[in-house]
Amino acid sequence: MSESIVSIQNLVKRYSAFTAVNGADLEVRRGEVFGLLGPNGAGKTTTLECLEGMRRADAGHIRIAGCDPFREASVLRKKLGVQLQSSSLPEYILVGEALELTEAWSSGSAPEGLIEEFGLQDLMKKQYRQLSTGQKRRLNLALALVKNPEVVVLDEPTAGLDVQSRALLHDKIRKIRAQGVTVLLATHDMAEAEDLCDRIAILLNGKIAVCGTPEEVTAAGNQETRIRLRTARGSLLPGSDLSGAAFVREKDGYLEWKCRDLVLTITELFRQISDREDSVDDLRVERPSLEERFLELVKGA
Ligand SMILES: Nc1ncnc2c1ncn2[C@@H]1O[C@H](COP(=O)(O)OP(=O)(O)OP(=O)(O)O)[C@@H](O)[C@H]1O
Repeated sequence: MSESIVSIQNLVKRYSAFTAVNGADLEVRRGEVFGLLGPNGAGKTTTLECLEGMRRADAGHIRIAGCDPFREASVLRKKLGVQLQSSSLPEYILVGEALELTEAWSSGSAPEGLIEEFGLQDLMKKQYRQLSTGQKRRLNLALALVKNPEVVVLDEPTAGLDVQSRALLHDKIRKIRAQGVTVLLATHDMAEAEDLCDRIAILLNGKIAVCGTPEEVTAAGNQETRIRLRTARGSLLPGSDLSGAAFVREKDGYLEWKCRDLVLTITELFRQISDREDSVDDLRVERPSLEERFLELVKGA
């Protein structure tokens, strides 16, 4: 198992009398894409802002890339790339100027090919306000990478993007990971978390409710796998009992069951079909989704 590059222990952050983060614990491993999920107001942005050194925690212990984000802010600045939820770039700044300014702040020059990689070469003379949402996101991600960071923190990097721009940004994030950079992102997009993230954590009411790979988090829920099956001769009857599976319905020529042990149920189904000298015409299996698990957790919180 690789070492932790981000470690949060018992983080507490209050806004006056309101406790936004209430004892969160989190470990992010070097080189992974880690997703922080949670309903609106769960405390994701606050947690990321404490990590970035933008807010001072009221209690708890944070280490990121070997630094205390508040006490060693200047050291951390060289190791951390940040894309905020709402970009704070001035409306009239040119793309080229934004890159130059970021280079100056980071006392270095952008990695070779960064501008081309993010398709910014034709936008250099455009004002920030003239960019589309997708172009703004690409620029902001590129700016976060100017200083060759060890860790990149992205707050909802693909919110509001169309499918193509989202896929493009996912591709960029995968490339960042392939270069050994750790990516920590907050997202509301369950498909993004499933496709892109090596591990995820779900934050509920200021605490981490679950953490693991998307598969582990999903599998730990109470949701069942759905099986839909059509046979050539229709020899199975609606309502047919199967060990460990509950019959759900008949629809469009398919019989549907819910089960927990997929292998057991499929084996039993195939045995019954073979006994009836019938054959499988079509079989569809729907595993529980992360979204279902998320909703289950939010409901129970
Ligand atoms: N500057 C602030 N002053 C007072 N309360 C705040 C401040 N920032 C956030 N909060 C409150 O803290 C809680 C957590 O907010 P935060 O933005 O961290 O949640 P989030 O999980 O990122 O939400 P979202 O998904 O909507 O972006 C919310 O109830 C919010 O209203």
